[in-house]
Amino acid sequence: MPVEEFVAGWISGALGLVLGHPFDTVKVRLQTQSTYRGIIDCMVKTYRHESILGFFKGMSFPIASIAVVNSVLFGVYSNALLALTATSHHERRLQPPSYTHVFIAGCTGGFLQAYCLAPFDLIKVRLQNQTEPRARQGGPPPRYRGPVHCAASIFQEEGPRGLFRGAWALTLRDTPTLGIYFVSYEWLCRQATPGGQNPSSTTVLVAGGFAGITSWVTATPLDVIKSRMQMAGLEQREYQGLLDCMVSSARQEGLGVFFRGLTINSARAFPVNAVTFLSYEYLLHLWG
Ligand SMILES: CN(C)C(=N)NCCC[C@H](N)C(=O)O
Repeated sequence: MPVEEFVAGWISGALGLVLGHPFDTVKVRLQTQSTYRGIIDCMVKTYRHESILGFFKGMSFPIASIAVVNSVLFGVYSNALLALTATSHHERRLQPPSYTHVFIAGCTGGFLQAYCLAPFDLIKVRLQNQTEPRARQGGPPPRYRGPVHCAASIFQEEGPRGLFRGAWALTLRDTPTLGIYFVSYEWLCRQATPGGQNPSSTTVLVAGGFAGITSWVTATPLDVIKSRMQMAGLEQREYQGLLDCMVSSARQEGLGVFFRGLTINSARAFPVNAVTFLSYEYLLHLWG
């Protein structure tokens, strides 16, 4: 099994993550808290209340963990394509796989990464939702002191299953949308590249950026539900399950609730995925 795709996926995921984390914090807060009037209001309040550090809450943990998840995604995707088409990453420019194969391999990668991602994403979302400034003296301490404390508290309070809160919504979010992600990337690269040649860096950047936007636009409704289920029982009510969360959110806040965070998700998706794909392709080319 070729392993370089896993390593390239890890490094490219880490680079994309640092770039996108401030956007991600604003998105998570908009989706789960109703105190903000919009993106700018959330950014201003976060900055005033918590300084620039507020935007980077919960980032150290994803660097080590979500980058590993990106490695699972790209590694499984590439190895699934190898199993389906018997072509390695380097052979795929001369013998391009069908879009059906790309979609199936993307869904397989998305499905497997969702289960690795679930506990890490839960901890990230819980930490991002803590609005207490770090250095405040005398105020109430935040519920979680850091990622390890957060994981340990969830484990103690809810058992191992608690760490998989929202995992079902995450799997439903990621399985089809990662198929869409890789199909969009491949399609855009092929449109802009003469047959048999490698796409230029500009093509990879633009195709990666748009693949990120397309997949996140389709992922946003389940992203909202996932974030709410991960926060349920803390600041908001418990839900009976995924369907209950969808129905009660729509009843209380209208259908627009499913598009909360769409603008910030798309603004974040372009640079993050442009950098992720560019570094991934570059590393595989370097090691090829
Ligand atoms: C729509 N979804 C779930 C995705 N496109 N996932 C792939 C993640 C890529 C990058 N780390 C990011 O966070 O955008």
